[in-house]
Amino acid sequence: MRLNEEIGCKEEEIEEEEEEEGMVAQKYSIGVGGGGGGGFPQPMKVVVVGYALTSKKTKSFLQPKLEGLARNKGILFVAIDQNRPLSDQGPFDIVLHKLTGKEWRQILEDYRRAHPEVTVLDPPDAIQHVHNRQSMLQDVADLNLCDAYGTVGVPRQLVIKKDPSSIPDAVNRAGLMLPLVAKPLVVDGSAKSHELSLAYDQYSLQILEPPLVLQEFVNHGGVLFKVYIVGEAIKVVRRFSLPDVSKRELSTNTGVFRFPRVSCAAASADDADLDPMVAELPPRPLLERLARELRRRLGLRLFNLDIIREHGTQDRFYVIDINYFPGYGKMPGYEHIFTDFLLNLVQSKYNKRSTKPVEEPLR
Ligand SMILES: O=P(O)(O)O[C@@H]1[C@@H](OP(=O)(O)O)[C@H](OP(=O)(O)O)[C@H](O)[C@H](OP(=O)(O)O)[C@H]1OP(=O)(O)O
Ligand SMILES: Nc1ncnc2c1ncn2[C@@H]1O[C@H](COP(=O)(O)OP(=O)(O)O)[C@@H](O)[C@H]1O
Ligand SMILES: [Mg+2]
Ligand SMILES: [Mg+2]
Repeated sequence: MRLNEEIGCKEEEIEEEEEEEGMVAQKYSIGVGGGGGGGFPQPMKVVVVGYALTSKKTKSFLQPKLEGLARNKGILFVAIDQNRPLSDQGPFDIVLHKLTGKEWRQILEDYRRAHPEVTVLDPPDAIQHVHNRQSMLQDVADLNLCDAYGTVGVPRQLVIKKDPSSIPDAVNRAGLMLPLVAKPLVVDGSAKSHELSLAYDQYSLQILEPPLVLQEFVNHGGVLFKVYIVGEAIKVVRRFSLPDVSKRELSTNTGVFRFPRVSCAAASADDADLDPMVAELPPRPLLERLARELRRRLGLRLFNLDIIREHGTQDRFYVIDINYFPGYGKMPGYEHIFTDFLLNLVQSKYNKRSTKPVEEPLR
């Protein structure tokens, strides 16, 4: 007993010293190193994750607690230098990225083709699909999810490509109910692409600049659910959202109210004293099914969903937004979830490779 305690203590000391010298990665890495082993731990390969992120994203995502845990698990994050050819850097096991622009997409596509052994998270064309507020929700609409746990849909919406003077007519023809939320069609990471407007009448929408999505506003008790997805893992948090619009307000108000970056300013509602009907999280089995389907249909592994519950119902949900590689730094326990995810990725790729039948040479 005493001996164990002493050994335990020594090991901790050694670990601390090694961590300072940045050597721990060598020791704990996952089984991709090959060799017989015979039950003994072997020195194995470090998982190298190249990242190409904005400085804002690097700061919010690559926090010391993530880097430290990653190092202990044998994961090394390496910044990608955008001024040098990608193929000259690394070698990487995984490439994590969130940068915009056609040129960057092309670089990534070329790299994926030249390096099929590297997992690029996620494929550029799959990301493009959720950069448009019309196509991002199409898969949710197609899924038409309805089971014993509830229904998941999207609010009715209309796309206005040009001519703002056509809006009142288009809204009437589509039979959209007021109030309407107007959102820029394309999400490109800019502050402008998150500038939303709430319109109480369709005529005032003529002052807005297309291309736009006009979406029916759904009362949801002022709370939304952020559903973070990291591979197979799902984590849900509550956020404050836009308040309900009453019938009275709708009949007395006119015009357009602009909201610069609503969602960014929204505080966590996890510790708030909320009406239980509003606060209750969407049923886990429903979210699991939704996440599984969307992972497959969207071809993404890193994204989140903004989901609202129609106020007054228990089980009618709407997805209003999908974001690629969102602010995981705000997701509780993200460092454990993310590092496990990265290790699993490499391990399953390795397993696949090692179980692949050896091809017989042609005679
Ligand atoms: O910066 P954060 O932590 O607010 O993350 C933003 C996300 O916030 P969330 O995690 O959903 O609360 C945010 O989600 P919302 O669209 O605000 O719901 C976006 O994903 C945003 O990326 P982009 O500006 O659309 O490229 C994300 O911005 P980037 O960090 O990717 O620049
Ligand atoms: N259809 C809607 N009904 C009710 N509230 C909405 C609707 N669409 C957006 N909102 C509110 O506006 C916020 C921002 O909209 P969202 O589509 O998530 O855009 P962003 O990409 O800028 O986060 C949401 O977090 C929610 O508070
Ligand atoms: Mg949002
Ligand atoms: Mg968004």
